[in-house]
Amino acid sequence: MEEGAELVVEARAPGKVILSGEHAVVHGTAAVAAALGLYSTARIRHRPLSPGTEEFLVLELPQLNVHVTWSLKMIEEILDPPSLQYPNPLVVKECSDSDMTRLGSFVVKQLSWGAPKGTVAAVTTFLFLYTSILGLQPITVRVTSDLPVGAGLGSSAAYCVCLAAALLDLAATFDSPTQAITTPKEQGSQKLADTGNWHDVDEKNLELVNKWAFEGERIIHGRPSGIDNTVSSYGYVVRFKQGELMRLHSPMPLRMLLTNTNVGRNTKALVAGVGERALRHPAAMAAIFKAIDGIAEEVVSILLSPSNPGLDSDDEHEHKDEARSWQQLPDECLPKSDIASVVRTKEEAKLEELVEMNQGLLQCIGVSHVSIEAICQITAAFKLQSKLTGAGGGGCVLTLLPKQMSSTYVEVVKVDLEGQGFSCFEAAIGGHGVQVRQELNPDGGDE
Ligand SMILES: Nc1ncnc2c1ncn2[C@@H]1O[C@H](COP(=O)(O)OP(=O)(O)OP(=O)(O)O)[C@@H](O)[C@H]1O
Ligand SMILES: C[C@@](O)(CCO)CC(=O)[O-]
Ligand SMILES: [Mg+2]
Repeated sequence: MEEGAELVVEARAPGKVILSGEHAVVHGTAAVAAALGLYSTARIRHRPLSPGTEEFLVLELPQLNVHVTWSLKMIEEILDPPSLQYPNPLVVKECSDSDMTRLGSFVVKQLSWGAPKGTVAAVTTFLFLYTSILGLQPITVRVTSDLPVGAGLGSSAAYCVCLAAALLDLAATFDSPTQAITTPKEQGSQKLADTGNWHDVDEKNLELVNKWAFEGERIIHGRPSGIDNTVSSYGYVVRFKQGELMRLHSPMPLRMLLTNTNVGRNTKALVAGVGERALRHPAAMAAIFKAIDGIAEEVVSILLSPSNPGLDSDDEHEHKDEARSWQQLPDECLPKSDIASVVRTKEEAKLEELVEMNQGLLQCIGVSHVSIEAICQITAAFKLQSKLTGAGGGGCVLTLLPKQMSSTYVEVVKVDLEGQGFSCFEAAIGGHGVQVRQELNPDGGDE
């Protein structure tokens, strides 16, 4: 690397929706999840300083209001773990209980008094990944996200995946400038200001990113199944069971509306609560987990079913005309029953029924919430099925939308939901996983 030049590495990782199987998956059953077209991005700037100059680590997490600067000397003195001298990005290690306590108490002292637990966990996770993968290097790290934090869309996994990928990419570049974790021929000094230039991470390194991210998730979550970091790393639609990933190349396009209850919750507490209920009622809870497993496996077979018909072009035409004629009518003339009678394919109807059953079982295990139930009721009036997605307890709810349903109809449903104070959005489902890009600023890249 040229002297004085600044290297900028960025990695972005998607959030996710769980179609079926959350919570039960922690207890070993199957679940189905898809990547969401909303990303968390870690941006790392590294500029080697001249010898004798004091070096710093800067961490910026604007969504949590974290802006901290540490001198590397201070980190070395206070933390003093051997891994600081010998970081090994290729050997994934757990954050031991003693490391967790040591890092956690350092972080609590560094943050302003009374910082929320989520902030302590995010900074602790960062320090663990940074010291283990990179060791003491003077860098400035900033993580931003399109995802709502703590709302069931996998923000914690996307945070861990983008950090792990960016740190690994930088570590590989230090090791050998042509060995970054994307394919070497794709590397170059592209300008990050462009909207593009993102490169997929190659298969071998995806596994490494995913494993480090899982260790990060363990700090934030306590007992993650690994589904969230896996779908954020690999992207697309996946079936996940007991740590095993199966990529689903489904011919069935998934369409859904996401609604944020705007009720805050935390995955760690919800997962722990389900674990405690399972200890109190082992037989009943095992039966519920088994039922959820059956639902998830049926979702998989529907998604993979070759009989999944696409919309044929005549149907689409008819449907657009219908939508246009509705657009000319005032809202109060749109009877719910007309929206309810939108045609479903056989597969869509089955999926809807499974969503309804899954939500009922999630309520049984204690992770629903009045706000979630309210959304389910509002959408049921349009004969649309909804379920919580992610850890529940608040957060986001997904509503399946039949392919034949016009956007005008979707707007009508949104009006009812938003009228009750919820926030709705549609996002691309089943897109790519983690991606990386680099830029070298020869002039030092002052920002
Ligand atoms: N952009 C971010 N910046 C800093 N920390 C983040 C960011 N996104 C997530 N986190 C960390 O993840 C925590 C939220 O994780 P949590 O697992 O509770 O919710 P989630 O991942 O959004 O939902 P789910 O696990 O149900 O999909 C935050 O409190 C914080 O510690
Ligand atoms: C609730 C949970 O099943 C999904 C959270 O998105 C937890 C996990 O699988 O790690
Ligand atoms: Mg999470």
